[in-house]
Amino acid sequence: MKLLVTGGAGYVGSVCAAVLLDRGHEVVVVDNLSTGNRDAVPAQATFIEADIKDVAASVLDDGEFDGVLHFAAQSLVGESVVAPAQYWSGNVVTAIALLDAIRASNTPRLVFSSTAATYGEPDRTPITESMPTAPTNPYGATKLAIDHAITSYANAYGLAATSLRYFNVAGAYGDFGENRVVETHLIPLVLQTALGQRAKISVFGTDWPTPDGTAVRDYIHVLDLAEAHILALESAQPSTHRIFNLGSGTGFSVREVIDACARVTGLPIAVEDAPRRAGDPAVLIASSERAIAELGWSPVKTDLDVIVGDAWTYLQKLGDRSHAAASTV
Ligand SMILES: NC(=O)c1ccc[n+]([C@@H]2O[C@H](COP(=O)([O-])OP(=O)(O)OC[C@H]3O[C@@H](n4cnc5c(N)ncnc54)[C@H](O)[C@@H]3O)[C@@H](O)[C@H]2O)c1
Ligand SMILES: O=c1ccn([C@@H]2O[C@H](COP(=O)(O)OP(=O)(O)O[C@H]3O[C@H](CO)[C@H](O)[C@H](O)[C@H]3O)[C@@H](O)[C@H]2O)c(=O)[nH]1
Repeated sequence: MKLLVTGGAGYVGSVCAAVLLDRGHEVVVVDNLSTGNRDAVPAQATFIEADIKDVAASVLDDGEFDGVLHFAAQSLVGESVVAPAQYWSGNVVTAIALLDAIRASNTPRLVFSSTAATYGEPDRTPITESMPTAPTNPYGATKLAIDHAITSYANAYGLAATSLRYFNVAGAYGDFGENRVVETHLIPLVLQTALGQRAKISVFGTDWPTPDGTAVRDYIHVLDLAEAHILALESAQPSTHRIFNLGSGTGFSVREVIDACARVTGLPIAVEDAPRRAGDPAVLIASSERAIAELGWSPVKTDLDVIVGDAWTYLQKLGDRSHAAASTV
């Protein structure tokens, strides 16, 4: 297939672009490098440095694409609470421009990066797709709004669409992994602390209603996630919008993640307790039963030590190319 990958200079988009190329697909990446890195784009991909909102119509019109994978977004929960305008414009206005370009060019398939944050604070876990959506932060609200728009575009205009609601993505694939200029995600931050690139890791909240008082998340390996994108593309049906949760099905607390990082690296990690981060829910654990049943998805890298181990191997290989800049969010 000929595929447009938006956000392919970012973490998940670059891994998915690399896996798609490995499977023989043709990939065009559009990325404005707002959080991504030029050198993360796989060498065999065509790269266009631009805001997807500005170029979606011309790129799709020229290309006879078989599908779009839309990863490009602003995606930091804490930042979305203090700068929501940036999220409504950057995520929703951009996605509508892309949907209109997809419609105008009759591009048949779309896979969209949705998120666990669309569910907000669930009253039980694991979270299934039929549970209520009630985001606790603007980031999740913008992603939910885009999911609604996709449903109506699929129903009215024939699009074969899939929203994949990722839980917490982690791990790496060869030369592709997490290397953000401003890093806020737990696993890379803890590993950078082990490497001595940061003085300590802050635990955001020790009074959550969880067994050890720290927040619980479901970590999914980025390679298992890439497989789900390929399955979604291959099985897409016109005029249908499918929604799938994707996680490993097990929750790990912040302290358990730090322990796994200490185990995998064999290095001491300085930890400090800190207040809760605005917009965070206490526990997010996925039920991926629908993806397993309907997509035939079968995650293999579900062990936390394997996920952390792959991230650790990648970070060590990065060496001087690592952007271990101070986190500000
Ligand atoms: N990482 C996670 O744990 C996680 C979990 C759930 C959902 N998601 C979603 O997956 C997607 C990818 O996340 P990520 O962690 O790889 O983020 P990332 O920040 O590493 O990558 C996003 C990429 O999109 C680019 N971009 C942003 N706005 C753009 C625009 N308007 N035009 C062109 N390029 C633009 C950025 O430069 C960056 O390269 C996002 O949509 C995110 O919301 C991520
Ligand atoms: O320095 C840190 C960083 C994070 N955390 C905690 O670790 C957990 C995971 O935090 P991340 O920032 O790694 O990930 P989030 O759960 O906030 O969000 C991620 O997963 C969400 C879905 O679950 C969204 O989709 C979002 O895009 C993606 O960043 C949270 O409880 C957070 O408070 C800390 O304690 N210290």
